[in-house]
Amino acid sequence: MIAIEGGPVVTAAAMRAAEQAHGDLTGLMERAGRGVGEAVRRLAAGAEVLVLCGPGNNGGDGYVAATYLRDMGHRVRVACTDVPRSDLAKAAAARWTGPVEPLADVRSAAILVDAVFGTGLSRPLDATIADPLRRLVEAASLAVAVDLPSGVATDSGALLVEDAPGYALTLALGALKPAHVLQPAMRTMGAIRLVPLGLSAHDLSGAVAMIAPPRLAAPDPDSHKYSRGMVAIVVGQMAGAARLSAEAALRSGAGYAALYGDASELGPAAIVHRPLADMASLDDPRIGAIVIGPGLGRDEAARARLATLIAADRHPLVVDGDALHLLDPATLPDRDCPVILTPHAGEFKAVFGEGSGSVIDRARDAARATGAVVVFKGATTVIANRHRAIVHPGGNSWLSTAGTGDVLTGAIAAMLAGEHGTPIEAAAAGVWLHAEAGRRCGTSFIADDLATALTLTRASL
Ligand SMILES: NC(=O)C1=CN([C@@H]2O[C@H](COP(=O)(O)OP(=O)(O)OC[C@H]3O[C@@H](n4cnc5c(N)ncnc54)[C@H](O)[C@@H]3O)[C@@H](O)[C@H]2O)[C@@H](O)CC1
Ligand SMILES: [K+]
Repeated sequence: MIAIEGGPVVTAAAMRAAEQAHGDLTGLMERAGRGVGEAVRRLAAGAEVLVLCGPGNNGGDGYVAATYLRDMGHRVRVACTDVPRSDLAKAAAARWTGPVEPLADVRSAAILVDAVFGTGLSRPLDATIADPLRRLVEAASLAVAVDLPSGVATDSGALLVEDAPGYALTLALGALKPAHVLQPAMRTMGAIRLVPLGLSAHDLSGAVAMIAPPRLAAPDPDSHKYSRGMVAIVVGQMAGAARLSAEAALRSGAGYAALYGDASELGPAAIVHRPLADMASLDDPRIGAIVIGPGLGRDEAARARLATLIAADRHPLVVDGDALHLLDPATLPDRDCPVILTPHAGEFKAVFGEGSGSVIDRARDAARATGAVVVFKGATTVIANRHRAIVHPGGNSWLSTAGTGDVLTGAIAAMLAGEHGTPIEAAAAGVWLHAEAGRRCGTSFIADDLATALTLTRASL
């Protein structure tokens, strides 16, 4: 059984390879179609089902599901966009002995099952398919997509159809694909459930996985403030941003957070204020992670500070915000101490250019080029190192408010300084804490609330 949390996210090609390694393709289609049939039967509660079948194996799954529903005594009709073209689909269609209606003028049904295209969709949908499909999905009271809504690109999550209709449920077959975790595809899918196919975890274990809640140990009985992790934050032009990072670090579990530079004494008294005469002030071996970027500014002094920290290579670094605009990525690959970069889309572009592929591909390319852990923030956040990536889809959209990125930086720095796993695990733990705090805050909260919520979020683990 493959769990969604922590489970693999598998490209179309890797999925095909796993299916080939399994060997029994007919058995896989049987399981897929039956799994869809069982789920639909439970939800349909006796209402009529219309299954739309395409020419490939996604359509094959549809014929198997329709046959199962009919055998269970359910009212079910089948329509097709094309004749079955793959051998598996032909065999599955041959077992469906009822009529097959042409798509163009088929009557809608309360329950619509879309088995037109899955991972084999290779080009934008023609209007002769897209228009009736949209009409039938919108007319249904419950629309279920088999593997993927027909019209989403499996590996990029792009939409290959205009005005893509919304489904209530998407049944991912065997494993999640990138489109299940990427926008804009994800917003058309409704709830996403996994239908296990019995593919081996080994064959599916690719390099990309869904995020899972971190396992964070409580402090040892003999721990002290430095052993829990000391986070140092370089203060620049906007001290409020640095203060948010410091508070978030403490509330995520760091034992000590110090602001280095000219910050007003406002904010929690637990935050320590230190002068930053020169960068030698940061030569403290007790520091577990240094944050540079939130509110830093982009002047030459800021640029010099960043360059000095990178060249010194004495502490793990979290580089965010303005510092990303000042960063020369060519200075990163030879460092010994870990570096975590936390760009949003604009900052990512400033450091790495446009890149190509999905946000997963772009984050992984950036991590490979720099050796850093790259936390590419967005509707889906991707955390990547040279070898693998972890995705966090669907954070609370109310997180789109000023200062929440500074909070994330602090949470990640706390995990890094507290040595909660490898750097990519620490970064993922920070992303998870931040998103969960956002979920708990509900609506129209401010970044200060988010930082505060980290205490109870950490307590929930
Ligand atoms: N291969 C296997 O062993 C299994 C595959 N499974 C199913 O198979 C699906 C993948 O099957 P396929 O690789 O056959 O791919 P699809 O069934 O997704 O589609 C491929 C077919 O659609 C055509 N096509 C692609 N884009 C089109 C467009 N825009 N307009 C018109 N025609 C278009 C192709 O020429 C091909 O005939 C998965 O999503 C899943 O549903 C499951 O049955 C599990 C087992
Ligand atoms: K489909």
